[in-house]
Amino acid sequence: MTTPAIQWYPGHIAKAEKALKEQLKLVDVVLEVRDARIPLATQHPQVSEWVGSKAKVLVLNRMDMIPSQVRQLWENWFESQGETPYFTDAQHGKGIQAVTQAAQAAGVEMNKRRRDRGMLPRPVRAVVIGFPNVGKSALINRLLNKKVVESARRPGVTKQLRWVRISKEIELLDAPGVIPGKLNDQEAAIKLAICEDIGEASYDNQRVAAELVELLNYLGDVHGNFLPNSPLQNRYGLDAKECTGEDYLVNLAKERNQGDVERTARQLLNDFRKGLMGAIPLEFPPY
Ligand SMILES: Nc1nc2c(ncn2[C@@H]2O[C@H](COP(=O)(O)OP(=O)(O)OP(=O)(O)O)[C@@H](O)[C@H]2O)c(=O)[nH]1
Repeated sequence: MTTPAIQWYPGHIAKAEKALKEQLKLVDVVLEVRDARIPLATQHPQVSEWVGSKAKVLVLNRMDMIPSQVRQLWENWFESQGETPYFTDAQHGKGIQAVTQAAQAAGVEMNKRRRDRGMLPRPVRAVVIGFPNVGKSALINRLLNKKVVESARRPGVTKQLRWVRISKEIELLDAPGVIPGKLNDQEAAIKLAICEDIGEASYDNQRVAAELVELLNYLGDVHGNFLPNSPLQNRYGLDAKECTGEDYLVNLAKERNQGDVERTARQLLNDFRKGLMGAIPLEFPPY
């Protein structure tokens, strides 16, 4: 049997899950952040169970990294599933106000229920949750309109707990809840690794980069009208068509890095993650 491309550390998963559940106990509304390039792979199957009957605001961040037509496809699809996605670019502060308003609306509902039970109104308490590195801290900073929460390219940088006021109506836990990785879905795990939304897991750059090449070929064939034309050819001057991901890496390594495939794999992944190949969604709504 071949080893899976992504391996998670079970200890870290148990710890992250426990911390997340503790945070969820404290709040009325959950802002669930996903990566707009992979809205399905950044959905954890147990989150709806953990969130329970609390209000949820679904945020698809990194909207700048997908074309606007694809955003529209997702909007339609989520609406058809009875959910409203809020698209944000937390790096540049786009789409933030709509998220605040949605959280505020959840607070209105909560206070109505409190009044019905003879209780005084209070600010709605919220937490931002999501997979590592999807942009939770960047979103919190934008919601607060200042830079107090550390935001970094490295996954797993956010630690302790504090409440902060976003407005008269909303209090936010300033430490985002990190959703632990999934154990059993390698296809989703590879997309998480490609987008670096993965945290405490180990993976092999060469395998992940090879998968990215094959995924780009596949997406070009099936959804070519939504993607930049031949992104690999454009970036590296080397065509990836008719070639396995591994062969492509080997050929590219020969041309650019004296045959160093590992270095080439890392460069390719970094270029994709920085958006240097263009706005490329890795998932499309299921039909
Ligand atoms: N292009 C783009 N980059 C973003 C966006 N939001 C966040 N980033 C970048 O993504 C990286 C990760 O963002 P963070 O806010 O640290 O992510 P996080 O989810 O808090 O990460 P952890 O603390 O590791 O769980 C940073 O380099 C951000 O600048 C966005 O909307 N668009």
